[in-house]
Amino acid sequence: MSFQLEGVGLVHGNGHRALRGLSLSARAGERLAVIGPSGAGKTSLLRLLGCGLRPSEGRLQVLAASPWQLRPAELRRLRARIGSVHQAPPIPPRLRVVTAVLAGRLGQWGLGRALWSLLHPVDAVGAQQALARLDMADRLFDRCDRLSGGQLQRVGIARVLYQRPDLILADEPVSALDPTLADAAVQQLVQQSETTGATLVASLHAVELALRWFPRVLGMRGGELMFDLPAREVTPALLQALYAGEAPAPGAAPLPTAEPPLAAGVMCR
Ligand SMILES: Nc1ncnc2c1ncn2[C@@H]1O[C@H](COP(=O)(O)OP(=O)(O)OP(=O)(O)O)[C@@H](O)[C@H]1O
Repeated sequence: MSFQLEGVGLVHGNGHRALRGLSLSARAGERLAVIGPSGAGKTSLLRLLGCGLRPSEGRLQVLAASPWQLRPAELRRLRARIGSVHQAPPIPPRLRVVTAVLAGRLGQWGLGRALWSLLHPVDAVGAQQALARLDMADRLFDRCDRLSGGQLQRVGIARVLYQRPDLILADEPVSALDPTLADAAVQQLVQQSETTGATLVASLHAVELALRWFPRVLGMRGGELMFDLPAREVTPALLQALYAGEAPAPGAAPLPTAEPPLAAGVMCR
């Protein structure tokens, strides 16, 4: 089992409840897309799985561990097995691309090698190979603050490819990319999951990418799971209900119409 949640809820520090009653699990190597309107709780869920936030209630297991019962050193080791791709990668602006990619393995290296890699790239070839998969090999020694938002997103993806984690959590990883590049970048994440056996969980506003690349799709709304289904069973009616009352994101393709209305309750595989 890659992760398991039982009755998990999350209340943020300001008292806002972001998640309620989530129960789901994923086997190692599974690929799941998380879709749903803005504020549905997708990022909150990924942050829980990444052990960056502690559940307010319920039981959470990640990579066969209960993160919040671990000692600090064990928790650091667990986090080093998890790779996160952020919508806006938290990369210091003056950093060179090569260093940003190599940072993917900082948690796996000893302190000496990690510090040395910040000054002198210890594996520029490996970093370049990861960047090449995103058509970014020629930017290896550029400074990150000279990159566009989309190029920076691809550096963030290259970093997680280089890391080779057991669990990849991608939060809107291609939101700044054009449709062709977005498709190619998601394909690389999928390929990584297939070749390394990593579990892949990606939140996506682009529903068509979720349905094309992910065998399993979670629909979230208002902090709850509305459905957990194989992609082929996600109907236009389910999508209409999931996004009901939401203005489409700028440039987003309209949702398909037709189909009978949605039955109440969570729909699961
Ligand atoms: N750090 C925080 N403190 C307080 N409330 C938060 C925090 N982060 C998120 N929230 C709230 O929790 C709810 C879920 O937010 P979350 O970012 O998980 O949604 P999302 O589905 O990822 O949205 P989007 O698609 O817009 O990124 C929202 O109502 C949000 O305002």
